[in-house]
Amino acid sequence: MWMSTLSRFALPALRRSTAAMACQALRACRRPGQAAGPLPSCLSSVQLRGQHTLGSASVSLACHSVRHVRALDEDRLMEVEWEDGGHSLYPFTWLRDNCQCPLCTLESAQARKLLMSDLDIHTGVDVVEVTNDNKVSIVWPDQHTSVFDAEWLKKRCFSPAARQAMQEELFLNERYYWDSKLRIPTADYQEVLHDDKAALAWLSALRRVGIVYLKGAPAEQGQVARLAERIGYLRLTFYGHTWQVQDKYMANNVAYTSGRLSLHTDYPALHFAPGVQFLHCINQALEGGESEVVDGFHMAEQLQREDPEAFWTLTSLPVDFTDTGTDYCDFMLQSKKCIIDVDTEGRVVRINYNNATRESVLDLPLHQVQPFYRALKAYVDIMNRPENMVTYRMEPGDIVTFDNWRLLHGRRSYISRPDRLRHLEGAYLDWDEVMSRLRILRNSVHNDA
Ligand SMILES: C[N+](C)(C)CCCC(=O)O
Ligand SMILES: O=C(O)CCC(=O)C(=O)O
Ligand SMILES: [Fe+2]
Ligand SMILES: [Zn+2]
Repeated sequence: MWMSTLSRFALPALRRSTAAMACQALRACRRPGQAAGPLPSCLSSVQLRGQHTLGSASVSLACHSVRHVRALDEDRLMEVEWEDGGHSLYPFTWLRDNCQCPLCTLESAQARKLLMSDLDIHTGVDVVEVTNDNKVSIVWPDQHTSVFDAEWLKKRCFSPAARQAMQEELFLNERYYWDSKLRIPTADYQEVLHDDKAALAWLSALRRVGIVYLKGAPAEQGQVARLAERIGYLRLTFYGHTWQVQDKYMANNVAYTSGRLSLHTDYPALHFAPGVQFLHCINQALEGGESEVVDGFHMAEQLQREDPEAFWTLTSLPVDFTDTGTDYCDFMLQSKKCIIDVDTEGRVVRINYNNATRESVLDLPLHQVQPFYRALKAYVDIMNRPENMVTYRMEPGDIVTFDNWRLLHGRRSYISRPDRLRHLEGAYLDWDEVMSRLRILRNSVHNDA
């Protein structure tokens, strides 16, 4: 059995929601000086692997009251002492920049009105104090006054732990790395469409695991578009708003044949490749057509461990990709990217690899050509190990949703018969839109709870 319910992977979101609920309850009934209780042990962190692991730092049950504030004029910092004994430091410049008053902030847009040209980055303060309703008030030298909410300040504390917790809350970068033992998280298509909790569990698992299977869609076109509407809007490309994966005459892409597709990410020929992909099975072949997936981030981690030189090569040598043809309209794409993209801290953030669209123009000095092939082969060999790959067979009504920046996917060849046409409908989305819906669902589901 290769499927699994979503709940296993939704734990951290659950933990966060419980913390939010507990905080609300505390706010309602807590008397000054009363401490917040510990996290229930049943909500302890699930085992996660990978470099983005942050443990449970993002959750704190305490509601934060200010005990004392003072200005450290020498360092131009405001120090907040919290009721629980902790301390936070805030630069004067940052506080002035983020004044929440209606002169400095357009409340209806929650956007800054204050202009950079009007910000004195060397400002001092006249008075800092705690107000009766537990806010922090600052009077600036020009007598402008800013009032900051305690909870708002606490979330924006500059300590490494608080910053990390805030970044995790905003971007959910904690990943669960997997291999062939993965049971793909699975949800019901109709539930995801109609129930916010189910949609939240779907998108949380999509972010964390990189792949979620949906079952129970009608076996007719239009479902990936409906699913995209659940989030926001889909990503138009040269292959159309949605696209039909079928064995086509004079195919403009290798995907549109009955041949084998080796493990790839879609569309490296675009400099900004689609972040998320949906594939809906409308008709499956009688024979063949099975799907294969691997966790590209996990594979990159293995490559880095086993063959650091190959990892270095794939993260530093840009490769050309190309795609030419006609579909939605005529196109002639060229791109350059590293097969493995890392961020400034060296963490793997994107895989760009489709062997079909890798350019024959190889813009490398002669002496780097063979090392490049050796490195690529090493990465592909790791991906193709049976212990790393998950294989499944889509049936009509199944939709697979996956992280196209992280997973590599492939398809076994199939027997094409005119009376039994294999047909998948696909669509792309971008992570910004998916993350936007995920944050909104998290807020609404947790506020209802
Ligand atoms: C499936 N299709 C044709 C939209 C894209 C295939 C991926 C690629 O060419 O990189
Ligand atoms: O046919 C399949 O199962 C997958 C197709 C695919 O990977 C693609 O269209 O890019
Ligand atoms: Fe693909
Ligand atoms: Zn102001």
